[in-house]
Amino acid sequence: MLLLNHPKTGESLEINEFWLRDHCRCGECLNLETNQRRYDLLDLPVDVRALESKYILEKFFVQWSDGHQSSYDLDFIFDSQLERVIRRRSKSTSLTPWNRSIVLQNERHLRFSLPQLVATDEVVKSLVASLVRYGIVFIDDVAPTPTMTELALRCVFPLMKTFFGEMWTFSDKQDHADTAYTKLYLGSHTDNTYFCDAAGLQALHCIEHSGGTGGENFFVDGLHVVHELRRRFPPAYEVLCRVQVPGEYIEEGEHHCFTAPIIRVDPLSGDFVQLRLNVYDRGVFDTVPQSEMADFYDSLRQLLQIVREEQQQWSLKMLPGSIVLFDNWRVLHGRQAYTGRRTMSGAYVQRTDFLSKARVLGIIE
Ligand SMILES: C[N+](C)(C)CCCC[C@H](N)C(=O)O
Ligand SMILES: O=C(O)CCC(=O)C(=O)O
Repeated sequence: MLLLNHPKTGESLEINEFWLRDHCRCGECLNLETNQRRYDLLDLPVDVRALESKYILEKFFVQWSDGHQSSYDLDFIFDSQLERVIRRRSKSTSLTPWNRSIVLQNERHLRFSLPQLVATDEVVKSLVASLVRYGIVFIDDVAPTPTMTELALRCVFPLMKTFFGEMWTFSDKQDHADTAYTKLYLGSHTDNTYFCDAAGLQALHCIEHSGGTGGENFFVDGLHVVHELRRRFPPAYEVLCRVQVPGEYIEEGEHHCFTAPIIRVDPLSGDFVQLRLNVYDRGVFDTVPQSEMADFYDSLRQLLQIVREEQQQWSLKMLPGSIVLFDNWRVLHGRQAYTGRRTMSGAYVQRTDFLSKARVLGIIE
């Protein structure tokens, strides 16, 4: 281990010498164009040691036992340590958990129009920032067609292709073996619990609803609900962060399964990462012994009861011309049963593409 003392802050740090050698930022070790390391880890001697080291202002210079010379920004070294990473991660993405009254107070921050979106990158950045903070935004003034829906979405994100399609349009026509392709009620849920990687975002645009009633959508902030569960029922929170729940989707030519906890938290910070909640698309629940079933179902019921609380639900009738775009890892969505002819168009966005865009725009780390 190598003891570092930051000349400016006075902070000290014990560093593993192999880690430090492996994080040399020079052009010989790191392809500065691709940000990839140029060497195989096995090329570095396991017993590499710092023979000499010195500070010059904010730089730290090392002469290594394998003959290599490195110079480091001291802030790079200190900022790359676990406790600082955790501290930054908890602070950096300032999220606003919401219930109905909170989201209605902030609705002005959630609405964007397609002409604005097309006109300036600043509006795109604001939309992505609101999507990170609140988990839901609207793009208004979009002609109610799949083509214009796609154009609007592609102004911000690439689309995720699944067996439903890249852009999809659905009604009560049974194009897929799923309740979404009916007129029936759908309780609050997140999509794709049966995919290894659930869509990061989901967009829905009601391009037509005629000759009938119902079909209102409702949205619930899973981040707020999970915080409430942890506050009100800590044992249930622990169970739902631990117990693996199988998701499953079966139709002709498709059979998707994925098993994971309903609540996923960051292993370092414990912060909320994802809510995988879909009581419909569940496979056979076979991941705990029968002796633990009662605890699990009690915990799941406690979560669902909070989800179903009136004050959590933001209910609105999606009208032609307005796209809702929400975080499918956080915000639950549902639909009232309906009559008449109702056609929805929309798309998914991969989680990694959502986060990459937010990172490139400097909204998250
Ligand atoms: C959105 N779209 C209509 C294409 C598909 C709906 C898939 C619904 C599925 N039960 C799930 O929750 O993932
Ligand atoms: O029809 C709707 O408005 C939503 C359908 C739905 O929940 C889904 O496709 O996951």
